Amino acid sequence: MLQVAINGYGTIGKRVADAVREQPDMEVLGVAKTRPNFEAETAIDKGFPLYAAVEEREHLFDEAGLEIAGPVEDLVDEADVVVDATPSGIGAQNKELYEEYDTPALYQGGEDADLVDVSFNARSNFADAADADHVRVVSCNTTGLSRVISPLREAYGVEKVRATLVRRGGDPGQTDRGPINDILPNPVTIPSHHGPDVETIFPDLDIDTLGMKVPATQMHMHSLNVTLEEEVDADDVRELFADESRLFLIPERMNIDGSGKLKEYALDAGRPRGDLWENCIWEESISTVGNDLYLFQGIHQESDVVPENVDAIRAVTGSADAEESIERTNETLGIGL
Ligand SMILES: NC(=O)C1=CN([C@@H]2O[C@H](COP(=O)(O)OP(=O)(O)OC[C@H]3O[C@@H](n4cnc5c(N)ncnc54)[C@H](OP(=O)(O)O)[C@@H]3O)[C@@H](O)[C@H]2O)C=CC1
Ligand SMILES: O=C(OP(=O)(O)O)[C@H](O)COP(=O)(O)O
Repeated sequence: MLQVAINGYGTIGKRVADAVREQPDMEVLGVAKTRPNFEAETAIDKGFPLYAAVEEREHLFDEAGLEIAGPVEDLVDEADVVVDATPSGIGAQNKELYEEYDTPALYQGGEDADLVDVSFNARSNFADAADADHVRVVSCNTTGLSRVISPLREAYGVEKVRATLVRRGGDPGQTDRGPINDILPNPVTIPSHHGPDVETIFPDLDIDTLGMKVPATQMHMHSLNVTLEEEVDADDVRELFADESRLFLIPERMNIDGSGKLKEYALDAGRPRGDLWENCIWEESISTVGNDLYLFQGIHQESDVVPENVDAIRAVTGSADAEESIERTNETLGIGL
């Protein structure tokens, strides 16, 4: 049974903890936080041992009546793998800790690619993470782009990718985020970080990305144009994508016209927290003109990297190959709408 530590129990960390708990070959050894709040209380209610991420603040937990299992160092020492889900930049500061205890570590997309040995997407380069000590599960948007690019490259070859990313301003709980009433080119310079980030998965890919931020919290939206190496019928692309477990083709009959209804559908379907682990591609948007493929996809920023973290745990520990791991993760979480 793989003992998994989760350092950083926020939007991503708490979802990864729940997903790890569902796995037959993994156990949540504990989760670490810097301060008591509703998430700390929920962690304890769920039975996750809670560790203090910052020694000087341990007394805050005592004062709030929350039992602490020990310092984060103990957690890291005892774990087979640590999933670092702290805010961008903190993962880099924590690297030394993981090296000190010789515990393999997974980082999230907010960290720089050069922090790690391998940037990871389960569908694209699972095997590259075998035995790596430091692996980065790429960001939600990069995950979403990689999942689409992989099958297209294998089936037809890809000459060029152009993607425009309309990004949610903040997550639902991020009351300090904006914009409130605006549309921002973000970054205003081109490319956005997503293109170079996708190239950490596919080093030889030609890709340009443009980013914007809008006053929404539910999901990101990608407008994608892929120039393929051959002329392809849109129906063939639909069939290709239908075989991909982490691509959900939204059928026209469902009358889902945007991310609001998508989230509503996920809640109706009984998904935990209304999470959408799959890329949500509007089936009708899949169109081809000559060698050019076009589509729209919704990416649920809070959850699409969660199954990728679970797979990355198996990849670094060598406990399953890509196919086995993806299948087990999908089955235990209920992926495949
Ligand atoms: N949210 C998203 O849409 C996505 C985020 N990511 C990436 O995932 C990573 C985490 O992001 P996200 O979950 O959104 O961030 P959150 O801010 O929601 O969660 C991070 C948590 O880490 C805790 N924390 C802060 N400092 C430390 C520390 N030194 N040690 C341990 N815990 C600490 C904070 O809680 P507290 O201080 O209360 O302990 C905070 O709740 C980032 O790299 C981000 O870029 C990737 C894909 C999507
Ligand atoms: O990794 C994400 O987006 P990104 O791929 O646009 O950086 C997450 O949605 C986090 O974005 P944030 O940096 O706006 O919190």
